[in-house]
Amino acid sequence: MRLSVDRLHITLDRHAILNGVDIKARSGEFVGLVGPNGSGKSTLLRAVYRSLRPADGTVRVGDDDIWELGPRAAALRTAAVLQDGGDGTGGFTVIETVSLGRAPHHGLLGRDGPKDQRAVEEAVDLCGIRHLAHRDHGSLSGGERQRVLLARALAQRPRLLVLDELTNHLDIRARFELLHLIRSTGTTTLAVLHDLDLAARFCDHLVVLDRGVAVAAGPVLDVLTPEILAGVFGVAASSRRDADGVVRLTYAAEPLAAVPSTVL
Ligand SMILES: Nc1ncnc2c1ncn2[C@@H]1O[C@H](COP(=O)(O)OP(=O)(O)OP(=O)(O)O)[C@@H](O)[C@H]1O
Repeated sequence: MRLSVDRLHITLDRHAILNGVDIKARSGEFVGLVGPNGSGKSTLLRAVYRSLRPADGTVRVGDDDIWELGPRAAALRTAAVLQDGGDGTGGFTVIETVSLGRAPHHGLLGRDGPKDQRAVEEAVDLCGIRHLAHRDHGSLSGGERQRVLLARALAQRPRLLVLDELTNHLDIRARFELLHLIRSTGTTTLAVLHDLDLAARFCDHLVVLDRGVAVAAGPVLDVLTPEILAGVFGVAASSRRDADGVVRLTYAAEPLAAVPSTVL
């Protein structure tokens, strides 16, 4: 289902954090949100998964403005996997944690039916965590926990998946596996990724955020230009599409002495 973020403004403690950001994702697209530390990526995601109400602007999933929906109706549309998974699922087994993804479908006091169990089992297998099913979620490694939280999000069967640095704790093979897996589900995805090589490899489109403003958006090669890489990220670098179809970046040995402010 398509995502449309329009003219999003967010103010925290009287500081403008986002200044009129637009993001579009067509149904099934994987859009990467990139930008330096503190540029507003996580704040933007919070508005999208209905955790932080924007001062102005709209977030639509399909035709629905998610800030006009109740929390449960919004959770039927959008699932989020957040940085470091610090969300208090210690004390639950892995299978119980994944089952929490079904809560929006039947309310917290409802019982899982066959459809819920099927969704949970499928997500467990898809994410390769069957062998962990009866472990305490809190006892898992960082990478294992991320897999479980992704399984919980997929069990939710969302129309939009929001990922905040999902790949933080993952080894290189697991990064590739999970990003391939997410793409294979065909779910519209908005993902914050710090690793520009991964972003270039897996995303249909990128949005570059710099100091709360979307300074570039579009296909990967149009966005990861030497000017943007220098002006926003402070590195001398270039990108190209290789014969195998993968976009790769090449960086100079040293970062630039100062980040030029030519982009804004
Ligand atoms: N409650 C708050 N009051 C004031 N400023 C805040 C508050 N919460 C966050 N900020 C600031 O908002 C800015 C954007 O933060 P955000 O976490 O969205 O950035 P980010 O792009 O996700 O960064 P990172 O890549 O480091 O995770 C930062 O400068 C942060 O310090």
